[in-house]
Amino acid sequence: MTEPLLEFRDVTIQYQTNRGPITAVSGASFSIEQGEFSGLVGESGSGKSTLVKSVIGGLDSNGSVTSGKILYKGEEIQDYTEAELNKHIRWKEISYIPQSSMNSLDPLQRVSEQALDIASVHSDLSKAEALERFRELFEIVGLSPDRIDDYPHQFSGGMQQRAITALALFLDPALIIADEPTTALDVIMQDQIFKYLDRVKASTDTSMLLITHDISVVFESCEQIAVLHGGQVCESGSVEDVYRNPTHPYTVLLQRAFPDIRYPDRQLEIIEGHPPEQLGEVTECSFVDRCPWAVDECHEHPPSLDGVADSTQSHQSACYRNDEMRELKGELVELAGLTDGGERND
Ligand SMILES: Nc1ncnc2c1ncn2[C@@H]1O[C@H](COP(=O)(O)OP(=O)(O)OP(=O)(O)O)[C@@H](O)[C@H]1O
Repeated sequence: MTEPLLEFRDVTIQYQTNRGPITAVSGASFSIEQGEFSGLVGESGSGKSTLVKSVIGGLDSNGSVTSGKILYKGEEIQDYTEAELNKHIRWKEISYIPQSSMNSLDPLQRVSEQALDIASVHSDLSKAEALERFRELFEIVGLSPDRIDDYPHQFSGGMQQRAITALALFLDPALIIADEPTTALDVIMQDQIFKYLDRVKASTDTSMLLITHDISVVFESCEQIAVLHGGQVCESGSVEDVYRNPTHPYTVLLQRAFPDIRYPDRQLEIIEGHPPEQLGEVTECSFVDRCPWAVDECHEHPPSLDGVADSTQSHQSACYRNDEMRELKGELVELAGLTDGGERND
């Protein structure tokens, strides 16, 4: 087996505050393979941004990786300095599209000038080569190559998002991390983004890590998924496995909180409560207070990620009741009038 492109191995990240340390990510493990699109899903406050910022050195100054390893192409990078990240990782290897990416273009510069700035600092491309490449990338993200000399304000929100993606692809990075790329956009624009992401996938061998609170976005556009709750990875695996057989209680409920093309009439579930803010060391399952199936054991120690029975090897879930989940889910399935396989009973 080839080594993963990016791997989080038992990573814990804390923020120091005057109330004590907040554990934003706790013992998180998952990996991203070369050429794959992966999705990291979780509600607000679950630690998604913290986890991805730890890769590119963007953590707030009171935050740090307190244990575990982050491996990029097999190399430990969790302790890289700013200078090392700039030299070895940013733009060339990993580019990051932040949550408020619409504001990340310089309003006073033509987008082509912004591309040339990146090229002059991080590559050996001549001006003509850089502009040619930028035109090609505009084409890939579905913008007219004639528009590379426009100013950001001449683009709509969705077009700016595409221009930023073209910049992120510019130096041919191995991985793009896109933080909530569709959140601020209407459904038509979201649909266009999925279409151009498909085109990026078909035209490049770049891997993508998509951060989102919307599990259906990941089911639609990724191959792998990791679900985060209260800083813990609850479930991970191929999208196919997790879509067909969600096994952690949070994933089961999260999937039912979003529309699903298979069950157009299904009533959407509401998951009561919020992910907890974890002050100090994490001593229990982060989902225990919201889980309909919690038992005493869930309070005693956070469960580890284990393989899901009758699934492929990569499918893992962190729940003490993994083995009973089929029967437990049956209660919900019956209520929704579905068979266990997901087809309708009637
Ligand atoms: N600088 C900070 N100092 C203290 N706590 C922080 C800091 N930044 C984030 N946190 C806390 O860490 C936890 C995880 O936050 P994070 O922003 O990573 O979650 P998220 O899933 O990305 O949420 P969102 O989708 O709202 O961005 C939360 O409890 C948050 O309050």
